[in-house]
Amino acid sequence: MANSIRNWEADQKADRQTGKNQPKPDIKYVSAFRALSAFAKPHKWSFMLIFFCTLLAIAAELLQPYLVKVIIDDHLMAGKGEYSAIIGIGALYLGLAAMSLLFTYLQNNMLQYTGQSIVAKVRKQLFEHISKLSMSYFDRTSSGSLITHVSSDTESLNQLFSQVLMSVLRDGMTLVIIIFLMFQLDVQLALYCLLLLPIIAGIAIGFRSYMRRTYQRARTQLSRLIAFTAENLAGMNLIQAFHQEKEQQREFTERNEGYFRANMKEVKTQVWFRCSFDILSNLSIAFVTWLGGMAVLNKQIEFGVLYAFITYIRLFFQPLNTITQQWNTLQSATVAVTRIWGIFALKPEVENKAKPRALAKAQVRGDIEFDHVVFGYGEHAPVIRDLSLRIRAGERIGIVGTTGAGKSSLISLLCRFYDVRSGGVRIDGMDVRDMEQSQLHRIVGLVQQEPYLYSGSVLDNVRLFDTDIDEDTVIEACRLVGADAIIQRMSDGYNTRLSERGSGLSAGERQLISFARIIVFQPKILILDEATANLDSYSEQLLEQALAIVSKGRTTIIIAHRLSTVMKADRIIVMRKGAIAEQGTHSELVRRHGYYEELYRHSRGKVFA
Ligand SMILES: Nc1ncnc2c1ncn2[C@@H]1O[C@H](COP(=O)(O)OP(=O)(O)OP(=O)(O)O)[C@@H](O)[C@H]1O
Repeated sequence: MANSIRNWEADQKADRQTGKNQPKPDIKYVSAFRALSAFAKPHKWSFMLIFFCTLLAIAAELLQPYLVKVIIDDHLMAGKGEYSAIIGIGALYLGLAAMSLLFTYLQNNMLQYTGQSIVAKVRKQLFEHISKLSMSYFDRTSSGSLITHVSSDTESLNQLFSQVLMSVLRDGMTLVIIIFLMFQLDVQLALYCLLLLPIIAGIAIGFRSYMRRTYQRARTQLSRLIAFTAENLAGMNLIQAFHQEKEQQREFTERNEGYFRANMKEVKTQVWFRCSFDILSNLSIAFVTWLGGMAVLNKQIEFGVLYAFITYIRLFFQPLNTITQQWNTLQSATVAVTRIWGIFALKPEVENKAKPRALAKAQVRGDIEFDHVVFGYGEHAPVIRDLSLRIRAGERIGIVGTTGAGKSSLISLLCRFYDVRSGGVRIDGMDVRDMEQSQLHRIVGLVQQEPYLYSGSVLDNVRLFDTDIDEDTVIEACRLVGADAIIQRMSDGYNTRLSERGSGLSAGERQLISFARIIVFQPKILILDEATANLDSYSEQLLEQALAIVSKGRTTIIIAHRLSTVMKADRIIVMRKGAIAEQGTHSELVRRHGYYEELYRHSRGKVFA
């Protein structure tokens, strides 16, 4: 054993040096955006259409001041009294306004639809990917941060389409067309106006890094707040039981205020940025009015040209302001895209082989073998130390041992939630690493101490939303475990909707439902990990009877602290510090006067006294 552990430690050191097997949550922005573009590719025709709609909407909008210029210079100032021409141009103006409205509406709708479709697909695939990641990932990642990735990070992605892309398209094109029209009107005045661009760029760059910092600070504070809230809501019963509400409220207030302060700083920076833009915009209008006014007086340009220029310079600042404000959204979208693709880039540490071996459930006998197994969590010291154990098909095994002896860890290896560091776990002689995981999980059924119930009907909770399993099968299973009478008493029977995690039921009732679930799915190997710990002696008796029926012809492993639960097992495995200390039937072990007998004496003192 010492050798296997030493080898593993050497492998870990080598991996750390080469970077192999180390999680890499961050991938480069470029590859993240490239990955995102793969999601956008199927929508390329929609994007083309959006582009043309935007172009038409802007062109229609920007031609309006030009029409006014034509009326002023060619008709009013020229002293022509052609009412029909003026009415014609007025009608054209209205037509352009309607056209701009229509194409803006189409562009907006199409962009929102396309963006939302892409984000919905990303969110779906992200959830699917996360649900395939290994247990080791969930050990080191808080559920709060995963909720943030699936909800707010994908929302930031949505803003990338609905705000950033929309602004780049619309405002970018507006700026280009305005500059073009300005040069058409008067080259000299247009060149003077362009002098403003370096000043605008200077302000934008100056504010940019500060805005990015305030923005990121606010996002970090928000993530802290969300993670704290999610974790506390999940453990609210514990908080109340230990009267920790005040402590939690204090911590929440601290995080809440942190977010408030960071948010205010961000808002203030934005207000300053907007103010400096407004000042610059007004100064520019004054500058154009002064320069243009002189030119009109000197008869260098016509009055209509000045009017159009002033309108365009006013319009010029609007998109410029919007575009620069997108910087924050782009920043958060970039962080979100990188985080999302960081998760997509994570490979499950426990993976199916390229060509997993097929093992039909019907042919499985249920022989289990742990062969010199060494296992530990992450880089921690091993918790299973060179353990070997053979369980014959159909055998009923009890596993006992003190807290932390490694009982649940051993079971996690059989379910392949984790991979062994060395040695092997085999079912009917086939290594679990060679099997397809979904097939393995159909063969091995696990009932844990805290069964998980979903918000949904009792019926769906028993059959796990698999509508191929009919209601009669579910009712029969519930009858077998004694849950039927309880369910019948509920307001809607089998259609009663359970609240989140089955909080309307007692721990024992939840466990009975999870037992029925296991009967419905008929696994070849049945594992009960402290499954009866929460049940009263009557319910435990009911389950004992059910188990006697269910476990017939099945390999059954029962982990229990209460030795009375495993006393009737064919064989009892006594675990101590990750290894098997003793094994045998209850009477054999008691006669041996060893570790089991010591545990038994303790348990009699505690349980039966
Ligand atoms: N996800 C995990 N990450 C890191 N260490 C873990 C993890 N799960 C268990 N351990 C550690 O592994 C050791 C064995 O734990 P395990 O849950 O297998 O013991 P157990 O015998 O089932 O205990 P109990 O009877 O209390 O359920 C313990 O020291 C525990 O702290």
